[in-house]
Amino acid sequence: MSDNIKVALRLRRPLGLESVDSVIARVGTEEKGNTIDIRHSKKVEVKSFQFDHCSTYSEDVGRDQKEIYEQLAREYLLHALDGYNTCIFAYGQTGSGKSHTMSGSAEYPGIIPRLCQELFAVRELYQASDGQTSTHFRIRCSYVEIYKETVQDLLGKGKCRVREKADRTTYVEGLQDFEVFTEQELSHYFNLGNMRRVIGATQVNEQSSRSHAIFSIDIEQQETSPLGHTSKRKSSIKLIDLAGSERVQASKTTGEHLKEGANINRSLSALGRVISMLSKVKKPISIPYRDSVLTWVLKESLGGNSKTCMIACVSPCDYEETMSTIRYATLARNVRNSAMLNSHEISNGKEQVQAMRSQLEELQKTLSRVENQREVEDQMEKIKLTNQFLEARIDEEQKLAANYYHEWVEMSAQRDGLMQLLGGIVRSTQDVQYSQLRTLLKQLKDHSWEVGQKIELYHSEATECIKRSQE
Ligand SMILES: Nc1ncnc2c1ncn2[C@@H]1O[C@H](COP(=O)(O)OP(=O)(O)OP(=O)(O)O)[C@@H](O)[C@H]1O
Repeated sequence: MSDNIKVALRLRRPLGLESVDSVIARVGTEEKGNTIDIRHSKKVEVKSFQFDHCSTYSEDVGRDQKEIYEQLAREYLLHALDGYNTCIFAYGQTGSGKSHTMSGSAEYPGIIPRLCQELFAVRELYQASDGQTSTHFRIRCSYVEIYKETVQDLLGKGKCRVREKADRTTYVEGLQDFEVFTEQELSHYFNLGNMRRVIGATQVNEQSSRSHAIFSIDIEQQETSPLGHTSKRKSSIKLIDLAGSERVQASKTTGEHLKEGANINRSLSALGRVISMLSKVKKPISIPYRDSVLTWVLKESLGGNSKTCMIACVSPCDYEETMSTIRYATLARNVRNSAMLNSHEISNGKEQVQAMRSQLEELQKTLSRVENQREVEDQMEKIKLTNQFLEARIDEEQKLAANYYHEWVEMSAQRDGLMQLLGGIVRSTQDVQYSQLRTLLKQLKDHSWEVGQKIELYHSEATECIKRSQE
């Protein structure tokens, strides 16, 4: 898909010594669309410029930061999730608000931390929203700075070189990238790189970035449908905070700082030339990407396979610098890119369908085998039942025979019992008579004993009487 680089303009609020009276720029009202009006302090004339998006400042810094992400940057995260390479770069003079726009602060986070946060929020959403299709994400990040025409790996080991692939795209050789699984991990690498960036003080910015910083997030999404169809999307998001241009005369710099500034300006001029050539209706055959490391690294983002957005940051009180940035930004609006959907690894599902078909055939064969086996099993079941029936019959016969035997044993026992009873009856009759006799005998015996006693008593009384009579 061929479309132009989107150019947005962001007007910074007046800071420090900048007074409201010296403000030369004003972003147009909503009715006037996305325009910025520039007025020279010594001239009455007002120049008006239009961009794809213009944003100004309000009293609420937090809301301004949120709006620039939502109205401008979010779109590039969504394009990346669709499978397009995207790039957002902040351009402008030193102190114009590039780092504020891209990184921001802990209190007022900029585009990069917001994008990192939303990337993981969207990942959660993609993974949870659809029970049918599963999406597996692989997210990697890397961070480089270009300082004095040298690429430094901010997360790895020092200097790297830029190389060209066979397909004429460029890459940073030996660059270390890291897989991240959470927003915190991604933020950690971003913050780590920021701490290692070259920072210095300029006339207008105490915390000036003295290098161009490129934070890259590579996203790989693998979707699997319920039928096993898989598709892959790859994309890369480049988030760039360029070093600020500086007018040597105005900044009154010397020594190392002067060299730094000269390098920054040289690479920004090379960027300007590339943008200028790409913006021509009849593009020259050769674009001077190799003129600086910055343009060489950004080859794909400028006029190549990427959806790119340039945020031109302008200071509200510096006419010359603001006009220079606006000229740059106006040219960039004409640069056409040809972003392509990076889904070349999408498989059309043919292999899966073939595999499923042969799986189905296998299953059908197994099923018919099982059915044959089931017939045999049915027969076996019947035989088993007959066997069980016969076994039950044998059991019954055996129990019957055993019952007859018990009955016979019982009857025999009854017969013996009767015989004994008969014998017993005879014996018991005898016993009764015997005991009666014994009772009679005992009575007789007792009686005779009483009689004997009485006789003895009579005898002793008689003896006593005789004795007494004799005395
Ligand atoms: N829109 C804004 N609202 C409030 N403060 C801002 C805004 N833009 C920039 N600032 C403040 O202005 C100062 C300079 O901004 P910043 O560091 O972002 O500039 P820069 O363009 O990155 O500069 P350099 O190129 O020198 O690194 C910072 O203190 C920043 O917080």
